[in-house]
Amino acid sequence: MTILDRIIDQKKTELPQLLSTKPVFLSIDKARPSLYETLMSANSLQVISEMKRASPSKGDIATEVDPVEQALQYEEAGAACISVLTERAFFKGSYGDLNAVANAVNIPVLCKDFIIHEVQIDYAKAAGASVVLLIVAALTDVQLKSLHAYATEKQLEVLVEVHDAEELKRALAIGANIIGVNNRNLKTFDVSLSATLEIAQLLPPSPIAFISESGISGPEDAQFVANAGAKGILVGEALMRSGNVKKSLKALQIDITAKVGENR
Ligand SMILES: O=P(O)(O)OC[C@@H](O)[C@@H](O)c1c[nH]c2ccccc12
Repeated sequence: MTILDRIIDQKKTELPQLLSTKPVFLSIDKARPSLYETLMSANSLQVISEMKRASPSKGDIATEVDPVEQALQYEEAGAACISVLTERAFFKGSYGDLNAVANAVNIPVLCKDFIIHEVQIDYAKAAGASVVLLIVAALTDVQLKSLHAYATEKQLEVLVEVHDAEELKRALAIGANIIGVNNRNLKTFDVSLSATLEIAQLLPPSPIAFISESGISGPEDAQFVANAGAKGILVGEALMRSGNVKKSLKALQIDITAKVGENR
């Protein structure tokens, strides 16, 4: 059994609880910019910075961090979006973290979880998210299509995550417009930025906002994926562990004007 299978099994055990209670959050209604538009019009590599307390591959990263303080630093440094882990059992996240961050910032907020059911999208939206993640490796084609349609109908943007060529095909088949390649294989935990290179070469010449996720430890890695054609990066651990969050984040916002116009 892979770690992804274990996480999905855990999720299934949590669904009855979500289905039996209505999401109640105090959410400030905000018109946030579109993540897609931000990515497509950017002259610098856009950073989606993550609030990540722990992970199954790294254990505890920063369990005691105040999510609002962290998020405000991200926003001040010019992050394009804030990703908030809401998965509890393996990542120590919560919808409470998401809700607090969403109320504190005005930029797009991504609910980072393993979504397998519509009710999770309802919770993400109620807590204030403007973007949800759908992981191709965790879903059947039927699930992927219906969850994508459901989120879109709820006015949420969708980041569709792939890891290889086969998953990319499935993401393209449902018309995903924001595609992220996870450099970490969720079945083995192996991390390699070459996953970004591989997927970048297979992208069709349509206007897809392409981002590179995981294992980006600093400006050199950012430059590498920008050269491959990424418009944005999703960074967690490196920013959570940084002693100077703003400086670390700004160092990742490298110029990509040479790539603008190449349409990816
Ligand atoms: O901490 P990192 O290596 O910078 O990774 C961030 C983010 O990409 C990672 O947390 C992630 C990418 N896809 C996911 C899916 C579920 C949970 C977590 C993730």
